Amino acid sequence: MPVFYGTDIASSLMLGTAQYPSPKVLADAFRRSGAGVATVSLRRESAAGGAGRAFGDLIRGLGVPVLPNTAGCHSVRDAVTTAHMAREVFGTDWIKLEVIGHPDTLQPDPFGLVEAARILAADGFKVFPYTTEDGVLAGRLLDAGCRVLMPWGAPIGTGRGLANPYALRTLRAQFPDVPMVIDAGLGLPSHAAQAMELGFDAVLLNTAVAKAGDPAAMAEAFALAVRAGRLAHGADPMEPRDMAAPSTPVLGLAVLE
Ligand SMILES: CC(=O)[C@@H](O)[C@H](O)COP(=O)(O)O
Repeated sequence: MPVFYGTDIASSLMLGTAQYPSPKVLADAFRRSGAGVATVSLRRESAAGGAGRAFGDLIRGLGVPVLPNTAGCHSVRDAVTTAHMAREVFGTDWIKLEVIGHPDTLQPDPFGLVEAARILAADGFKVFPYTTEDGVLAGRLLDAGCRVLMPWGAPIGTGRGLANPYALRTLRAQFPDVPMVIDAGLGLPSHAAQAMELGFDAVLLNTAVAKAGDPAAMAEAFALAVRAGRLAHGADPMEPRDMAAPSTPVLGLAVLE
């Protein structure tokens, strides 16, 4: 199971907490899937009035580590301020760092991300950066003090699965000892299984579960897929090949006359 900043995590499935039809459905999805981490947007938690407080209580009551995030932040300053507020509200120095670079693609801003990561790591935060599959950027984030990386599968909310498996495989091979979570863009359990088969440590998703017709059933389906992918990776899968190869032995065949 994954270990993030020295903390053992019970499951490789990490779930977001936004967009569910009701708080009960959210709690059911977590219970049924056994998800190991809950990520929560500080902006939602700090919503005015009792609703924000009740939501915070619900999240803390899930019984899993909380990973506050800076979703919706488009600048270094915004992300750093939000991280500081999250540390106070949730009493954790974990922060999923999002610095969004484009309003349509929700692509991470690589320059702002490294700058914010450096500031936050120097200030004692344990930073989980939402990044692309770029290996040079990954190196810069590690230099900045990140000890976990969260490369995207595809843009947030698209449900497209792994858009660039080749680059993700390369990134995994480049930093074999760094815990890595595929974050965002997963739409189906098979996408999560593929990520785990590639050797990633965990997946983080929100929309695919929250927007499913039956979120709790979909969360369980993702949990099963994550387990299958992890098992398959550990079982040393065969290499694909171009030429056909008979799977039935040709020696010792019975001769029928
Ligand atoms: C909840 C959260 O942190 C999102 O920003 C995350 O990246 C999930 O993305 P999907 O909704 O595409 O699963």
